[in-house]
Amino acid sequence: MTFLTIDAVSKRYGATSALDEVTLHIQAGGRTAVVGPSGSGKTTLLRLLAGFDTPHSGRITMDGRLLADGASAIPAHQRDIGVVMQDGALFPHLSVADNIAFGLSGSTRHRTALVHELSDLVGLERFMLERRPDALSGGQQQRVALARALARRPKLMLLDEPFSALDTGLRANTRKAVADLLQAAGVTTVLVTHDQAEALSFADHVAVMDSGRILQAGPPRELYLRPKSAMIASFLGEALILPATLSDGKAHCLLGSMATHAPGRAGSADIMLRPEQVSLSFHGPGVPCRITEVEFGGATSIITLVLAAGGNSPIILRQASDARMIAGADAWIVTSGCAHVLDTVDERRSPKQVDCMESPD
Ligand SMILES: Nc1ncnc2c1ncn2[C@@H]1O[C@H](COP(=O)(O)OP(=O)(O)OP(=O)(O)O)[C@@H](O)[C@H]1O
Repeated sequence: MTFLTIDAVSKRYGATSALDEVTLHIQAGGRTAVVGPSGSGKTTLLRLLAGFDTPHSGRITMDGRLLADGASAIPAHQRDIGVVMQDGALFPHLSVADNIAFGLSGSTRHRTALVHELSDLVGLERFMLERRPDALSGGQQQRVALARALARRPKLMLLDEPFSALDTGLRANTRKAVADLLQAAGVTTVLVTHDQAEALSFADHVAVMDSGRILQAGPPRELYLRPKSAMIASFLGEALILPATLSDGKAHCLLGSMATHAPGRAGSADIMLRPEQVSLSFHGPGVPCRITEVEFGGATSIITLVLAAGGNSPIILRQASDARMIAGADAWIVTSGCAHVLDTVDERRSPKQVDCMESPD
């Protein structure tokens, strides 16, 4: 069931079109991640949902209630929406307990009981409740911000890069704890993040934005395996993108012929392989090549290869490190699975693709 409908919403700041006819349907109880490069409009979308700003045109409806119809909008405090921003935005002069209970009505006993329930829920130790926010770690502050937002029993939770201040280990733990918590509470959630791995693991629905538009939205696995364009492919992870000729349900490219899921297509197209579909063998069979460069990176290394057949650009792959990976060694490229045929030939190459791509020169 659709809980939140964003319908052709546009927002301009002067000459900048921050959102351009954005349409998105969010399911009740679902977790949606909005990803995209810096300046693509993610925070603007969240701000319009929260009611911190109004659209120039378009409608936002939540649970059958019209929140915004162009510039006519319900104020933020009447929306039943919880917001956790990047920095947590806690009140520095209040204790953790008072931060969580801020603005809540009811008796002191009732408020204390609620603060205890919520601090248990987000994994904050009781002794921390009397501290000021600056005496907590970044991860603990995020948990306070989340408890404060949950205290109002929001129908919708908006998270704007809430884990970005945390280091890698704490980030993964907090993300998992928050995802479990929101699921248990049945709160529909929208997460904005730069981090594609975070989006793919946190959400059950991912929307990729660029230049104020939603380029593609769908379940994480579908977006990862079936991106429409090279930009989306490389934004959601490493990708080997190659030019190919399509015929008879196969893609013919410099790594040989591979089956595709697009049997009806013919002619020239870009195809995409994910790194898990490409491996290096030191004894064949496969496509013969020579290693020209190895950049050791611990568990994985970045390998530059030229095909023995010659005539083609080098290929750069990330592979699990192996002592046999040395410049000058002969190897064979082995591919598996189907090649994914991209809808568009995208000229733009994201820097991310450098990890696993056909070299531009
Ligand atoms: N208050 C504002 N005044 C003028 N321009 C703005 C304002 N807020 C956002 N913009 C512009 O709108 C566009 C979208 O900005 P937004 O903050 O939504 O992007 P974002 O995807 O959240 O970026 P980031 O990932 O860097 O936070 C950008 O070009 C930005 O410069």
